[in-house]
Amino acid sequence: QKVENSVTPATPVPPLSERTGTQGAAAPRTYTPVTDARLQKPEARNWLMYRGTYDGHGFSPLDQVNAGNVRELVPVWSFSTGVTEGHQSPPIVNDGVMFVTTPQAQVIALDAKTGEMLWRYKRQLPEDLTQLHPTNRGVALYGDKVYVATTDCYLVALDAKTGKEVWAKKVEDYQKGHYMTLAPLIARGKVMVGGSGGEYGVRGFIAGYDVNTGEQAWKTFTIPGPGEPGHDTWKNGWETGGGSIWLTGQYDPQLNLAYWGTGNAAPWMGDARPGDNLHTSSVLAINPDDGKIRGHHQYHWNDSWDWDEVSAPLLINLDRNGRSIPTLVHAGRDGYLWTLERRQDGIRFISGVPFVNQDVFAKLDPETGRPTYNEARKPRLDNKVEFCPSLWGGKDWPPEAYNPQTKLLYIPANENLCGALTGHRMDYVPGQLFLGAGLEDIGMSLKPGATHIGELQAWDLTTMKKVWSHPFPNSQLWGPVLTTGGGLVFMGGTNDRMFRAFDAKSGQQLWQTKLNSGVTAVPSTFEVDGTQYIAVQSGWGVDAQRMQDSLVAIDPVRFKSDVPQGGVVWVFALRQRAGQ
Ligand SMILES: O=C(O)c1cc(C(=O)O)c2c(n1)C(=O)C(=O)c1cc(C(=O)O)[nH]c1-2
Repeated sequence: QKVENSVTPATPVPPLSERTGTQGAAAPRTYTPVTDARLQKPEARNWLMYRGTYDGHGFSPLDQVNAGNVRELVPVWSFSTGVTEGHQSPPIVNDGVMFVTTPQAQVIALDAKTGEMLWRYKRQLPEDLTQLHPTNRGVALYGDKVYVATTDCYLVALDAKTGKEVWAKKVEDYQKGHYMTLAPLIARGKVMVGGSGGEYGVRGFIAGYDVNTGEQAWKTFTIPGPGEPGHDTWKNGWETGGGSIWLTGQYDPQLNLAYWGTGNAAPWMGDARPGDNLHTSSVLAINPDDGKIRGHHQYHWNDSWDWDEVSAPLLINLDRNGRSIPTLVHAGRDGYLWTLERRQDGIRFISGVPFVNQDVFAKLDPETGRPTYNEARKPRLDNKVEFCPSLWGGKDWPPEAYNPQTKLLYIPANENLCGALTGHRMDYVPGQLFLGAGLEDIGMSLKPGATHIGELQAWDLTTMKKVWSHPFPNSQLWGPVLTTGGGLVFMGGTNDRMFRAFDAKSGQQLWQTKLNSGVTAVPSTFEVDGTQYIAVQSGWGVDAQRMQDSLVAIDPVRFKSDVPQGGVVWVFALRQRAGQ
């Protein structure tokens, strides 16, 4: 049979303005409203927020897929987002309806069981918008609305059933270098967001909005202004001092406190802005009712390494000397695993131990946890200084997970990658990069004899010992972690496009599958009609790709990889349930 080569006539591409807005059938269907009670009492069948639950564990008790049968996991459906760049949002699922976001803050609603698209919201972004991290980390749900924080710095509420915009509120001015990448956090009738832009010299903030009307209820700067406690830790530069917020906070309903991690100080060189520089590279306890700061802990003072500490700490109750202590646990970009006590009256230091090679902290004050620096490792103006770990840290933003059954914390770490910085004095120009160094002033090197870079680590938080680890000899690791009641740990993040499952107790790799692109998105799990699904987006890009480029420059043979971009939602189930 003769097959004619055929060419489909090109359809004219409509101008951008005609392509934005909400598309899709918006099939009328039931939608279960999200209430405070539902957010506070974890529902195993659903994944209602960024890390699943307010404590940030990244844990689901679902156990249909378990260490005994995970080899039977197969794809059930997949959905191409049609978008490139780094996809990072978890599939957030409410009673069979899934919401994902893509770079440029598109929101896509899908039938979680079949993969049918319900609607897609595309925001028309300004043409002069330049973004260093054009990604988005997901939605928040409340009532019958879906909330997304956009790269042009709006907080948008959509109708969960139709995807129609209900309101859009300007949070900040993108032309001054503000942008948003995080998934909002909702508690006590407030939808809370923070802003990115540390590299542009913004003054970081968290803002709370009325969940119904979108009116701003409060705005709290991470850097205290004149007269506020902590302002005297700045001699100059507080208005442009960074401390941005770009990852979702965690919430403790008992204490009514939300815990947010803050970014590094700007510009990069500490000696350009003498003082501790509160509250950069810190954790803040914020009351969602009024936005007031009720406690803080600064992990490291006067940052000079670009070590944001934006990952919000996990809320874990730990047994210490026969007593259960409410703690905050944070695997820092500074390469230390921090444990703090969360209390009504503030945050108290408990312990800090390195989880990767770290040559900057000479010691920690046993009472306060304040590090003393090895001065030879602290970058300063007009000098090239080398230090470990690199500016991407022992762990960048991909979240760690805690399994209350194994009592282990799983950290997606990068070991053995060191960095160098040469800083320069720089004038602040609104909307322009304010790094205090040029891209040519950033160095990367491997520790001599490095056997691996990426390492999935499991830590026993009672003994503060690493109990197992899975090294990746030829790849960095940018894999957010999911752990389950089935005794499993799921993670992607490597430069071979794999998505993997490990035995949560032993660390043995039990399953892997190669996807269309690399995985840097947060995995989630949920149940519909008696079947447990594991879901994750692929879509390589942003800093995972930049780190890849740096590694290839160091050793093109060892770190060779060709990971194409392109976002796809992947949903897996056990083979025997996949056809149902
Ligand atoms: O200073 C900031 O405001 C800011 C924002 C972001 C972001 O919003 O994604 C990143 C960083 N810094 C950053 O330092 C960093 O390493 C980083 C990696 C990524 C990414 O998406 O892979 N974003 C960001």
